[in-house]
Amino acid sequence: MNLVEIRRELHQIPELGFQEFKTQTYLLDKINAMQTDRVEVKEWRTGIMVRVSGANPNKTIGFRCDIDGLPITEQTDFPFKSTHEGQMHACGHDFHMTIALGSLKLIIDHPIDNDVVFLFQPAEEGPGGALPMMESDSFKEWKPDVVFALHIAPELPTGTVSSRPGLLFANTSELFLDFSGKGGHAAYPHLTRDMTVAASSFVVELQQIVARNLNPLESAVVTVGKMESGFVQNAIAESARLEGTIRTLEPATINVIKQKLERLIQGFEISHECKIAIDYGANYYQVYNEQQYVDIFAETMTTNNINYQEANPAMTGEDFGYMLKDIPGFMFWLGVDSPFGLHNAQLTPDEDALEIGVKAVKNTIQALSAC
Ligand SMILES: CC(=O)N[C@@H](CCC[C@H](N)C(=O)O)C(=O)O
Repeated sequence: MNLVEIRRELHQIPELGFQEFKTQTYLLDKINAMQTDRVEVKEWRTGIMVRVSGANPNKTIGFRCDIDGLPITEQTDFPFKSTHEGQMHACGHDFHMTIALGSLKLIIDHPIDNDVVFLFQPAEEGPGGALPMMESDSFKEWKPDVVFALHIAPELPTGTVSSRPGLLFANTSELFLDFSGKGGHAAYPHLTRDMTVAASSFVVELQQIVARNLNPLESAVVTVGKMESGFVQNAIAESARLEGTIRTLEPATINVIKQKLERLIQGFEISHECKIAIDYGANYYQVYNEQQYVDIFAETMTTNNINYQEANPAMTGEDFGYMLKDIPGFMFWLGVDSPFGLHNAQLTPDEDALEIGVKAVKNTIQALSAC
C-alpha cells in the first residue's frame, strides 16, 4: 500500500464535518479493495465502521480516526495542495485516515485472535461526530472493549510518540456571539450604537475572565478565532459576530466561565445598548487515558524501537474524549516534525511518520489483543 500517495490524495479533498462525501467514497474504495470474508463494512452518515473478525475472539479492539478538514485556506505550494477552496486538512486528519487504512490492511493480511473495529469518524472539528456515532445501533453492535486513537504532533520529531496516563486533552466548548444594535452613517456615531466597537471591547474584556476570575491553579483558555462586523467603510456596523472556544482542564470550570461570560453579556447589553445572542455550539469532554493501556502502549513502542516520551496535558480538544468516557483506552501523539503547527495554513507534516504511525497502531492492536 502506497501510504504517501493515499495521504496526498486525501489531502486534496478536505471536507467539513458531516460533508465528507468524497472522502467517504475514497475510503470505501480502498476498504472494499481489501475485502475478505472476515471483513464487514457499515456506513454511518459520512463515516465508516469496519470490523475484522479475529481467529478466536473474546474481545473487540477499536481504533478510531477522524476524517474531516477545517475551513482554512491552504498556503503551501505543494502539487497536492487542497483542491477545495477555503478548506484544508490542517489538523492532520489526512494522516490519521492513511494510518488507519495502512493498519487495517496489515490486520486483514495478518489475522489476530480478537476482533478489531476501525472507526472512520466524521466531524471531529465540529459539530462533533463521536457522540452521535456512539449512539448508533451499528456502533452499539460492534462496541469495542478497549479503544485508542492518535493525533499528529507537529512539535515532536518524526519517530517519537507520546502520551500520558490521565488527562491528555482539555474540556472544550465552542462560543458564538451575535451582537445587534442600531447602525447608521459613519459621521453620526451619537445616533447609532456601534457593534464593531462593542464586539472589540468584548474581546478584550473576555480575557479578564480567565485572568481575573478564575483560580490561577485552574487552567483555562478563551480564544476568539474569528470576528466579523459591518458592510462598508463609511457606515457604523449594526451587527457583529465573534466565534471562539473555551478550554479548561477541569470539566466544572467550563460552567464557571460560562456564568461569568453571561454576566459580562448582561453588562454589555446595558452599556452598549445592544442585544447579544449566545450559542455554545459543540462541547467536548476531556480525553482521559487509562493508565493500564498507556503502560502497554509505552512498552510496545519501546519494544518496536519507536521512541516513547511522556506527554504534558494540552488545551486541544477532541470528541474522542466521549469514547474514552464510556470505553477504557487512550490517545497518543505521533511526531511529524512540522515547522508550522496544527490549524496553521502551512502545516507540513513529515510523510516519513506515516510508516511509523502504521507500525505503532498495528503493534498496539496486537499488544491489546494479547493482554
Ligand atoms: C486536536 C484539535 O485541534 N481539535 C480541535 C477540536 C475542536 C473542538 C471545537 N470545534 C472547539 O473549537 O471547541 C481543537 O480545536 O482543539
